[in-house]
Amino acid sequence: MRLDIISIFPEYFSPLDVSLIGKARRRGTLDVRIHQLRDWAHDVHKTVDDTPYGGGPGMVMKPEIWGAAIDEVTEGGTPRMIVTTPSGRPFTQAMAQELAQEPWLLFCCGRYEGIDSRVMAEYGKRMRVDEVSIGDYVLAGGEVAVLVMVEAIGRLLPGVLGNVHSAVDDSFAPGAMQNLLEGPVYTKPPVWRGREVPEVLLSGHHGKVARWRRDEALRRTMKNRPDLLEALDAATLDKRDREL
Ligand SMILES: Nc1cc(-c2ccc3ccn(Cc4ccccc4)c3c2)n[nH]1
Repeated sequence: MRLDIISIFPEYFSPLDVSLIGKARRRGTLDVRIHQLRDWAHDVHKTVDDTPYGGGPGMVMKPEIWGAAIDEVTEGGTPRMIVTTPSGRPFTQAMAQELAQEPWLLFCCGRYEGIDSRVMAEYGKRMRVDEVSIGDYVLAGGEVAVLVMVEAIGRLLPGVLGNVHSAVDDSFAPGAMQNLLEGPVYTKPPVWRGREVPEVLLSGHHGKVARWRRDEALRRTMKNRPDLLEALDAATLDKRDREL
């Protein structure tokens, strides 16, 4: 997979040199290219923003600069374009799974009050353009949202996660635990500051362990995300019980 990221703060993406994503880049699984938007601004101040038409606070990112950058970065191809924004479609595990199938993604990181809307309209003519939100809170720009998306997508790519089961068993991945939150996890020592590991986990009885984990996931989901359970009806829960 090729990932292009355009931003006025390319240094935000140095975390993509470490851990799983960094290894995938060095292995060639991921081809990540970071671009400084100001390289396409040719005035002496490298201006990328201007005042909003219609008035209002803040500044808006100029369409010409974005147009020059996107034209050059996408020369000869048509990636899927993602623009992060507070007013976008919610980013979900399902969207991460879908995006992980794409051969080429272009992430555009806005700043200020956002990117002139004509940019998304212009490129929507020749490529798929998605405006995506990573949650109902307001960031100062798109970079952190892109980091979140790249990590969620990157870990789904073949060979990126050491233990392939890690992604398959995700809370939001299809299967018996879908739409349930992760339950508690434990490792050695068996007793830590007088606190023991739940006995069932030491039993070696895989069926009992699976059921215990499902029950704990249900308990945590009921406590922290009852909304996820509305999507699960009794029939589905019974069916999953039989799968355990
Ligand atoms: N989930 C999510 C995404 C963002 C986000 C993404 C890109 C940008 C570019 C500029 N801003 C600042 C901004 C503040 C208010 C209104 C509009 C834009 C951004 C915020 N915030 N929260």
